[in-house]
Amino acid sequence: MKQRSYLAIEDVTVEFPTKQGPFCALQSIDLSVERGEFVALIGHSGCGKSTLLNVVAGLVKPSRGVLFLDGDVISGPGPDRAVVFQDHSLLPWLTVEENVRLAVDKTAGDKSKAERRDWVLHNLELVQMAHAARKRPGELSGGMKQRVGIARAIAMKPRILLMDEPFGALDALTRAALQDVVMELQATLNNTVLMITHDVDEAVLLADRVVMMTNGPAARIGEDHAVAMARPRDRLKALDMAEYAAARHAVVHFLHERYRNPTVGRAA
Ligand SMILES: Nc1ncnc2c1ncn2[C@@H]1O[C@H](COP(=O)(O)OP(=O)(O)OP(=O)(O)O)[C@@H](O)[C@H]1O
Repeated sequence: MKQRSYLAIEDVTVEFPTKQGPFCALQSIDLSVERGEFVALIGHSGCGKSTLLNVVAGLVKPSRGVLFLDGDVISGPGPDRAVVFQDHSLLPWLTVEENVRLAVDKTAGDKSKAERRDWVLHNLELVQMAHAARKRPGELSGGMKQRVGIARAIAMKPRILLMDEPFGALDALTRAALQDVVMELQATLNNTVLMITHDVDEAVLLADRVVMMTNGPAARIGEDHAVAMARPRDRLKALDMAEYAAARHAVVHFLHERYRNPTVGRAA
């Protein structure tokens, strides 16, 4: 019998009820992610990336199909699937430390108060934010808030880390710094990650595989490209690597030739 993958998305279809009748967002999606694999999901706006991520998060129920995580059926949200959103969603009245602590309290089991505090600070150190533990979100830059959002997610020791355009609102340089943080975390923790991005370079630099979605409605997985670049990766060295160019070419070709942006050329 075939061994099921760590994350197995099997024949998932999502239809949303609308006034005009059911709207099919995703059609028969099959996707497997192995433990420790980093998968980037890319596709034009509105194709269904967030819907797919939300199905894995348990926030959207599939109309058809089933999902397994480490052998367990996904039937609703749970702390084993931490989500990092584009909007950091930190509670503004709590300090950085308290924000992360809130997530740790949900998952820490029988850890003592001191152990929880150490764990929170350890995770803030991993994203280089321990120095700001006492600050409130209002005192932080956008990039710093996203770092805290990532610390909060990994502090839960999720079975899978789900990231929905985590750096979409950041300027290019901050974004690059955050990508480096994610690569460092991956080298240490080897998380299983499913990340949505619109950025081809980000997808290729960070991911083991870039999964490309067709335009909706009834979006499907169009192509699945393995990025054959060794780790650790360096953004400057990557630019000269044939594997980087090949992966980039495959994704750009898919997005701009095979599945052009459906909104381009449409009357306003
Ligand atoms: N609750 C809902 N009810 C009806 N339609 C929905 C609902 N949620 C999403 N959709 C539709 O499903 C399609 C996919 O939406 P989704 O947000 O998953 O796309 P996306 O690829 O993440 O877009 P973007 O890149 O712009 O964030 C869109 O056409 C959207 O309008």
